Amino acid sequence: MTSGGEPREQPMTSAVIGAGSLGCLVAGWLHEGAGSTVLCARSEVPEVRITDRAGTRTVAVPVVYDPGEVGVVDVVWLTTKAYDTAGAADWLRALVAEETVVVVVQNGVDHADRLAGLVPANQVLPAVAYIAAERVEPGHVRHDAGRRLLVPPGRTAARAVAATGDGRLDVRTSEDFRTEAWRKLLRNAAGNPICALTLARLRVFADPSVRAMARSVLEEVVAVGRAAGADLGPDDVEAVFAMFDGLPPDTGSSMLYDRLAGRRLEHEELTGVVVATADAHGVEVPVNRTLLALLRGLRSGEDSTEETGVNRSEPG
Ligand SMILES: NC(=O)C1=CN([C@@H]2O[C@H](COP(=O)(O)OP(=O)(O)OC[C@H]3O[C@@H](n4cnc5c(N)ncnc54)[C@H](OP(=O)(O)O)[C@@H]3O)[C@@H](O)[C@H]2O)C=CC1
Ligand SMILES: CC(C)(CO)C(=O)C(=O)O
Repeated sequence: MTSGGEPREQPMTSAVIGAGSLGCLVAGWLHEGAGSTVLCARSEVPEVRITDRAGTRTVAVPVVYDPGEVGVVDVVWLTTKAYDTAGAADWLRALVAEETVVVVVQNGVDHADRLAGLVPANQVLPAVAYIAAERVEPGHVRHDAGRRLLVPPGRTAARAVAATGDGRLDVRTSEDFRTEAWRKLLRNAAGNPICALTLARLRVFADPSVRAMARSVLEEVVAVGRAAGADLGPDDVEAVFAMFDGLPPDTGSSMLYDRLAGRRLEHEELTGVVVATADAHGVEVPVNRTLLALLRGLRSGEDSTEETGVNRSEPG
């Protein structure tokens, strides 16, 4: 392996941890655009398939299941849910050496904290994803929109960009990553809980009463983000609605997909962080607090399977 910026004969190598919605897509794009990519999975993936506007294609990216099967790579792309970060420790031990960059492709604002104790801080590159994708069966993802990851600038970012090859995974830098992370959290604070609780796709935001409630959610998050140092304002609220209105109407949210599949929800890392940050700064967030309570209640609900046909989430 060579360090960033040096001429090298070998292409850069990547490993993607997590064969879910984003993981299959990112691994597929890296394999197609750069080669030298492996997908690290914990559940069986018969093959990686991507459906987009052009149709469905199979991508022959190698899939591995055992950290003992992999060696050190140049760039790791961590695409587990935020709450599964620690569970990826064995993969990280096998894949990461001194020069490896770990790109944390997860929602939320505390990416670096999640990797504390697992990877040296100077090798962690937080990323917010402007990508919408849904796993429709194991290894098979539907790509609805977006290709962009935003990361803070620096040497680790340069290595991540270099590893994308032809750039079909579009990694760009932002000088104000704190603001970018909160800007993305703004979308998630509305899109994820409201879709998960209503079992509806993003088109639910066309309903005037839902939209009015979402506006309150967003205005609260703007106030919290500003208290936490993010440069957010009223335009950011309008930008969220513009984004939701512009996505294909069948697009959902990752939390909706988790509820539909009976998986644990990521609300503590999203709405939970909004409420905790609000409390730390003395900002009132009654609507976000209500959504958080409902999401917590959902996970302990006994009747959801019978009443909605949706599996119960895991306990814990
Ligand atoms: N989906 C989307 O459109 C977007 C998602 N995001 C964010 O990106 C992150 C990933 O989301 P998404 O791709 O939707 O999540 P998924 O649940 O679809 O995928 C997560 C994957 O991680 C795997 N995983 C968990 N632990 C391990 C482990 N120890 N070893 C190997 N694999 C593991 C899971 O395995 P298993 O298959 O066994 O469950 C699953 O395949 C989240 O933070 C989400 O909020 C951000 C923007 C958009
Ligand atoms: C913005 C949104 C809701 C789009 O898919 C997302 O980031 C997610 O699904 O987690």
